[in-house]
Amino acid sequence: MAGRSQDWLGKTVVVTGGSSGIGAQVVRQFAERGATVFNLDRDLRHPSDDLNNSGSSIVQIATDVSDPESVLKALEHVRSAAGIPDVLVNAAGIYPSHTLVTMEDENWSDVLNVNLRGPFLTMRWLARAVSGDHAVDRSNLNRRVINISSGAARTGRAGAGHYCASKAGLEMLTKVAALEFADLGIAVNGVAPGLIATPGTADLSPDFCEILVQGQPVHRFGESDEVARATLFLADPATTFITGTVIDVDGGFMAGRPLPVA
Ligand SMILES: NC(=O)c1ccc[n+]([C@@H]2O[C@H](COP(=O)([O-])OP(=O)(O)OC[C@H]3O[C@@H](n4cnc5c(N)ncnc54)[C@H](O)[C@@H]3O)[C@@H](O)[C@H]2O)c1
Repeated sequence: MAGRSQDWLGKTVVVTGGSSGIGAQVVRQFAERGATVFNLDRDLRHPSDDLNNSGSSIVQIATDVSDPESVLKALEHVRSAAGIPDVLVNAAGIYPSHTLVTMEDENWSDVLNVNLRGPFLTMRWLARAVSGDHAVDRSNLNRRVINISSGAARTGRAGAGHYCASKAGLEMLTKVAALEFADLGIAVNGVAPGLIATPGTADLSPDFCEILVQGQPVHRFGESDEVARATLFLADPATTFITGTVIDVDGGFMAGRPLPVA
């Protein structure tokens, strides 16, 4: 895109779930800034068909993040094509609406496998790759992992039980990984969106969405690019002392429920 800086030229970024919604915006924003971006998604719609930037490239790899073999194959492909990635963004996620009573065992497993096991598999691969490469500079937080969490990690009123549990687990995994990976020069942080307009939320019930929108100080849906901007902030080479934290991008939802005007 004209006018964008090419700060990410020569850098390699992996985004899971980059074909749609928030992940697609993350792909787009890195690509516009010159990065080589690998989209690991089980559905390979092109995230940025209209992106016409000669300095950037987007590579698509069909991947099921819940499948260890699929993740390993995709990330080894990335390594052989472009080296160990500088940035890993875990955006792939599913959020079916079951209650604890209606959900079946496989619903629970599906959500936990995609939303929690997926980030574990990609983060473990990255840490092992860096550990095994003695040429890698580990003196600073040169590499970044950003996990796309959700306000549902910290409140039960923003999603189904399996979804809330998966995102709570992801935020804890983010903290543990931050502790373990600091010596590898990898910062691990999260971004927790509120209600964002994406293809993924298009099917949510309008009543549920209305309750959420009215329950936040900024009474509107957020946009994917607003979440992507926070993600790029956490990936920015200038943020050299931030790890183990989660930024809420939610119009104030987690700040509390606004009181009705008297
Ligand atoms: N949209 C919101 O309101 C919202 C709010 C909070 C958190 N989030 C989180 O943001 C992330 C993106 O959500 P979105 O609304 O953009 O969703 P979306 O449905 O628009 O996009 C999700 C992408 O993940 C991919 N995906 C799903 N399962 C996969 C798998 N097993 N392997 C590989 N790819 C897979 C899908 O193909 C899709 O391209 C999710 O982790 C979601 O939990 C979204």
